[in-house]
Amino acid sequence: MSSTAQLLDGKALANGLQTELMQQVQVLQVHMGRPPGLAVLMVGDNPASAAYVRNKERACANVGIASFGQHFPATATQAELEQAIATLNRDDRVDGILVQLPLPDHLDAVALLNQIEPSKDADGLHPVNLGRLVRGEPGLRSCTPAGVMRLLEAYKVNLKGQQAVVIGRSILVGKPQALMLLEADATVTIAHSRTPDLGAIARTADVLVVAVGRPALITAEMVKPGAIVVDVGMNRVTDATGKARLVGDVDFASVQPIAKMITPVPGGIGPMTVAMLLQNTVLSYRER
Ligand SMILES: Nc1nc2c(c(=O)[nH]1)N[C@@H](CN(C=O)c1ccc(C(=O)N[C@@H](CCC(=O)O)C(=O)O)cc1)CN2
Repeated sequence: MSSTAQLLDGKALANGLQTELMQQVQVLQVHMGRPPGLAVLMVGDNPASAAYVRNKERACANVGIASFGQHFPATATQAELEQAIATLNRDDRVDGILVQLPLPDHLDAVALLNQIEPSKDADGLHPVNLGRLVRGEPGLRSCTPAGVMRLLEAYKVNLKGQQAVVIGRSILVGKPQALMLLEADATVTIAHSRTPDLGAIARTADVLVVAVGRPALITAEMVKPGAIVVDVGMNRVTDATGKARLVGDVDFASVQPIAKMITPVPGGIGPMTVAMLLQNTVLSYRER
């Protein structure tokens, strides 16, 4: 008998979360006298980043969050961006600030992230918020890994005692993801591009989270039958017919028949990232 994995529908869940946030914002702003505010700083004209920023601004508008976006030319200096962040840190209309990544090479992204006031750190990437995650304390959580956790929770995936493997070690996803899975009582292994025999490690996973940025990195023989597979990758490829399309890091066609659950790309973790960003902004707004 052949079976196929259940799809973890991030798009549907994210839409529902946006509706809930919109209702909360409608009530809260009566008391607060202003809507929540989010400032997205974008540098340069990377088309994918520009699309993600537009997507975030559209989502803010849907929920009733005011956008204070700023778009800088690719030649912007570190000092100009530091000045913009300092101004936003002081602006009482702004509850969340984020710097869209990646930045042009001449800019020091870490220094900019460090400068964001931790209570306005909508991306959860400031050392104070990452430190709170390490210590298991409440704080603003990084959006993509928080989105993964929220999606698994919605599908009632019990992580307690499960073997989780995270492939990828970025500050944006891999490292906070591993900590969040640990917080949920999973036994966590982190692997990455330099890990010998990635397949052998991936095959130990009951829950496999892949965040590397390489199309079809994970194929069926690297996945334990019955595993839950979360694909965080987002790669634009051109198919045999010359058409551009978005794919993850998992070879969906070969893995779906053997997994228990799997996220699609698009429609999986991407929309959850945006939903968590909105949630963080509303959380900062409540707390400020
Ligand atoms: N400061 C940040 N920079 C970046 C982050 C981040 O969380 N913070 N993550 C990514 C990009 N990103 C958000 O910024 C992001 C990427 C993709 C999606 C999304 O919804 N994708 C859709 C498909 C969209 C399409 O067709 O192109 C999907 O997966 O269904 C949301 C957010 C890097 N930079």
